[in-house]
Amino acid sequence: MTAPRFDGSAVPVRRALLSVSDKTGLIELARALAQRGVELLSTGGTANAIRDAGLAVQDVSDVTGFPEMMDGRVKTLHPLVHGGLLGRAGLDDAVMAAHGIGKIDLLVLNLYPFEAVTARADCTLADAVENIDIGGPAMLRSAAKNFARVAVVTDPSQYAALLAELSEHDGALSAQTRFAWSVAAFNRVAQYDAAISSYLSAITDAAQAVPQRSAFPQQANGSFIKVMDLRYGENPHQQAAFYRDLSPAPGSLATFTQLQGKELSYNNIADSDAAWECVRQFDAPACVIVKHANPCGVAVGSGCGDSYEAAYATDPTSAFGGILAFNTKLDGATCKTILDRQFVEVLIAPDYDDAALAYAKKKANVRVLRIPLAPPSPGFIDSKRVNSGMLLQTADARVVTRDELKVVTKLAPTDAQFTDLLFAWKVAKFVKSNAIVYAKDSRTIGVGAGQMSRVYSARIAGIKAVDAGLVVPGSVMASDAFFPFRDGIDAAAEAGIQAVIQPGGSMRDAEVIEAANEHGIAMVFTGVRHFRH
Ligand SMILES: NC(=O)c1ncn([C@@H]2O[C@H](COP(=O)(O)O)[C@@H](O)[C@H]2O)c1NC=O
Repeated sequence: MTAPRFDGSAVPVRRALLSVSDKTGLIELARALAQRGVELLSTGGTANAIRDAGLAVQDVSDVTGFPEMMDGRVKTLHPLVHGGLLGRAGLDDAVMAAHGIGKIDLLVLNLYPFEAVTARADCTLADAVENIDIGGPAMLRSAAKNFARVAVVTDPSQYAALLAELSEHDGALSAQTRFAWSVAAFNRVAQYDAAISSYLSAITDAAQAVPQRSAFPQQANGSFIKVMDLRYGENPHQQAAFYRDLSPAPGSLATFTQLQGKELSYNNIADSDAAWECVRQFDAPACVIVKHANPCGVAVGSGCGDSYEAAYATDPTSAFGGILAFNTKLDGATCKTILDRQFVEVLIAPDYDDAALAYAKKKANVRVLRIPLAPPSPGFIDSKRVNSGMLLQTADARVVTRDELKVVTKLAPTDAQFTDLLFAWKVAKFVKSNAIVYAKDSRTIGVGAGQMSRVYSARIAGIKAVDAGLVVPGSVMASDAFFPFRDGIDAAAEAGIQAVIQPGGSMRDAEVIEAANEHGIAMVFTGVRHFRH
């Protein structure tokens, strides 16, 4: 970042106001400032902590002549504080002198922990309200507005940089740093206000001590942090950037570390998310290969090597240039097999052994991401933009268990078929609708994705399996939604499918069940649909 176009010179720090809820690193900072000869000014609890450490500090209440009152609701809301932060160098010197306002050059402040307090399940409305910081944001705004003279830090993670910069500039802070921290302070205030607005506007019953809240507040506020600019969007004529949530969920794609490779593209990130979310739903070692947001091969095995082989064999043509995701550490032998065999856009795994990383270096362009595994977080809200609008929904976290399956045909699936049906069902959830998945021995045999008619998806799954040289007879089939007609079952029977899993619920279920019985196919209903658009 280049320096802003004002005077642009470094400003010496002679007087600092410290007012922090999170007292991490406070004493070390206060001591270092004091050693530089900076005069310290502070609010109640912060001043006590500094004084207890044997350092000299002046209370804000001594400066303002007002005690802190109303349980801290009013501490710093005073012209002698805000004037000290807002007064402009040169322009306001006379008025400051006339009113006895001393300049404050540095504000160190972090806010009442509203977000942490309201994240607790037992947080009462009263607790939430008392944790709405008023004086803190006001001071942050005053200091941040006056970045031409004043510096502001909002988080203990900035203290090291603050002290380093003071050392570097002989006790002063550069214009560039003051501007960057001013932006950070306004961003923090925006995040904080968004959190308050979202919390309060989600309340559906404020009469209860712990208020009832909807997942969908009257106003949806979100703060997203830019991770990177992208070379382009879905197509080269579109501009794009990738943002992450303020606090990304553990185990989510947004927590990735890129270990090597070319810059990630827009499509890489979208496809990586699909591959990673699909693979991390399996407990056993699994591999998912994604192309254009759809899995083109998925398998569960005894390790990453055999799961990759089986996933790849589903559709080697589509696997070319795919995104490969594993839910186990990737070993050197598997990494070598993959990279010697096929062009890969992105490799994703929770970890890599040294041999895998060493081998990947030979293909320097391949993007290698590490994402620490964590169980999917409950309550995740999925969003999708439409022109000038946004759709929100709770994430499709539904997992169907064997006990829930209802056998609707004369023939019941065998144990092995049940295992394959549940595997295919898990995969179908990540295939764009209309989704048809053929599977056998915990690996996909054919995937039909994104067709406007279900029977065509079924046909495509069969065609692909045959093209890949796989044997469909004896496989099972998953359909993400019910069959509106018997033709989907007829197509499956023609391909040799022996068991089917689908939600059920069609007007013509009886006709569809009759078709399965005619063909000697076992069929189970989940009662759950997994559309993915
Ligand atoms: N009301 C005020 O005038 C006021 N001024 C500063 N605060 C906050 O008080 C906290 C520090 O309090 P203490 O130093 O007493 O631990 C900081 O988080 C700061 O943002 C205030 N508290 C709440 O609004």
